[in-house]
Order: sequence, then C-alpha cells, then structure tokens
Amino acid sequence: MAVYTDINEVDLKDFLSQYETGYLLSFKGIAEGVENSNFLLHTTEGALILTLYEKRVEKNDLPFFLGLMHHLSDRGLNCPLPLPRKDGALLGELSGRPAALISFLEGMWLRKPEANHCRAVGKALAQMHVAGEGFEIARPNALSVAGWQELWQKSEDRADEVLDGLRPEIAKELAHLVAHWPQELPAGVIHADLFPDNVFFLGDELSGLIDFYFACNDYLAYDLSICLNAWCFEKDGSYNITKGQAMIEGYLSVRPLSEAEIAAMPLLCRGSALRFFLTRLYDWLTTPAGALVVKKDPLEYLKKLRFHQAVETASDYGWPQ
Ligand SMILES: Nc1ncnc2c1ncn2[C@@H]1O[C@H](COP(=O)(O)OP(=O)(O)OP(=O)(O)O)[C@@H](O)[C@H]1O
Ligand SMILES: N[C@@H](CCO)C(=O)O
Repeated sequence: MAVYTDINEVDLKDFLSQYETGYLLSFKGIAEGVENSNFLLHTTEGALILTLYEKRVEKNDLPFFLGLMHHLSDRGLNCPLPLPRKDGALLGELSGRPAALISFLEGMWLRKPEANHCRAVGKALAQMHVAGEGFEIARPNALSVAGWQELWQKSEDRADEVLDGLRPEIAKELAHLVAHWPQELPAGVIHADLFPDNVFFLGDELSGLIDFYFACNDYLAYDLSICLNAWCFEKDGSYNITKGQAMIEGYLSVRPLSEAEIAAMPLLCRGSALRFFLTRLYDWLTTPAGALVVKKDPLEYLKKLRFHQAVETASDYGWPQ
C-alpha cells in the first residue's frame, strides 16, 4: 500500500476547486509504491494522479522535483506533468500534507522484464540524462556516500538481527567505498530510482518514466549502475548478462560513456547496491509490525553487492569489447 494519509471528498473537492480540472467523478487510493500517498482521480476531463508527499520527501525539494518533470517533458521525455493551480502554483496542501495533481500516464509496469525492455530502459535513461541538461535547480544526492554513512549509523547496532555477521561485512564495504568513491565523473540530473515499477510500457513500447522523487545531481554513470542492479538480476540472484548488455547498448545508443566511467562501473554498482541495501535495512528495522506497507528485502541487495565485489571490469556486465 501507499496511502499513509487519508483524504475525504469534501476536502478533495475544495482542493480541486483551485484547479481547472473539471468535476470530480470518483477517487481511490493506489496500493502501489512505498514513499508517498497516491490517489487515482476520475474527473469530467479525464484521469489524474493526486500525490500527498510523505516523510522521506523534504518540502523544500518539491520545486526541484516538480520543475524537473516540466523541464524533461518540455524536452520530449515522456513523464507525468504537475498541473498548475489557477494561481500558477504547482503545489498545494491537502489533509495537512503538501500535495500536487499530476497528469496520468498510460501504461503498466512490467513484472517480468526481458532483454528488449532493458534495452528500452537504457535508452530512456540516457535520453533523460541528455534532457536534464540546463535544468536550473540543483539538488545534491542526499543518498550518496555521506547519506549511506548516516543510514548505517542508525542501523548498525541491530544489523546482526537480520543476518549474522552483517555488521562487520557492511562496515568493511562502507569503508572501502568511502576510500575509493570516484571524485570526478560526468555529472548531471539523475533519476536515482529507475526500478521496474517506475517505468511504464504499452505492450512492448516504453511509454514513460514516473516517480522523480529521488532525482538529484550526481554521476550519470551511477544512474546506469542503479538500473543494472534493478533490472538485470534474476529472482535467484544471478546476473543476466544478456539483459545487462542490452541495457548498456540502449544507453550507449544515445550517450557514450568515457573510459573513466566504464572503469568505475564495478565500484558504482557496489555503491548503488549498498544504497538500496541500506534504505531497505533501515526500513526493515524501523517499520512497525502491522504497518500496511510491504517491506522490501535488504538481503536481495546484499547478494547483488557480493556479486559486484567479485567483478573486475565492466565487461562482466556485458560491456561491448
Ligand atoms: N502519473 C502517473 N500516471 C499513472 N499512474 C501513476 C502515476 N504516478 C503514479 N502512478 C501509480 O501510482 C503508483 C505509485 O506511484 P509512485 O511509484 O510514484 O509512488 P511512490 O510511493 O513514490 O513509490 P516508490 O516506492 O516507487 O518510490 C505507481 O506504481 C502507479 O501505479
Ligand atoms: N526502489 C526502492 C524503493 C523505493 O524507493 C527499492 O526497491 O528499495
């Protein structure tokens, strides 16, 4: 589920009166997602998404996220658009939370992506990186090395509850990444959470990207490493090099990577595996039993991390020779 904050019809109609959206016909909470509360609205002028921003989203960051969707869409990327209110603002308030109305994007996310889908995702990711150029607001990545250290400090005392020996293993990995994290790679606006549930397809055609609420400025190649982690492993934990190769080829068809980016890929993959391991571990340890949210398994990312630790060069990911 992701409906943390309930809304009622009276407040919703009052909220909608600030927009040119037609009349409300129906609304319902959307069960998917873990970060924000989302509702699907039907109005006389079509479907809309209502998002109420929850705990992990800083209100000060919302102009970055909402402005970015406009910037990317203006440059031809298929992504939802926040609708302006009659007074021009993109953000309002509902049930005590910051709230926005977002255009509805047609499509479904894929439960079982194949190599051709990975190719399309690689291409769309590179298109997003190119389209992000010139966006005037900056947002440093709160979930890069310093953020990992903070998350780890909050979880390390209880890490061995999840798996025996986790505490020393992760402490060692974090120390390695702190010491070796690349200092200068090409950077720009990255999505930072482009998992299968954030990419919509109509049939086999990619129809758009959603959920820009972790977007930030960071190394572009780091974003590709996130996608390799999220799309190219099988349920049994094995890396699917055919999918990896397709994703990399899709990316390279739009944006070439430098020698330094390619050489850094194993380390970037370790970093992005650790990043999702750490947020999942923190949520695993802190989400109260009985909460209506599906907790994601941190150990899935521990397995991926161990795979990357054994990788020597990007060719192990399917990089063209
Ligand atoms: N613009 C949109 N058009 C159509 N459906 C949408 C749109 N935005 C969100 N949804 C629906 O709402 C669900 C949750 O949205 P989203 O992924 O943004 O939530 P979240 O809580 O930020 O999730 P996540 O766990 O991925 O961070 C999506 O899987 C999709 O079904
Ligand atoms: N994509 C994230 C959750 C939402 O940010 C994960 O799978 O851990």
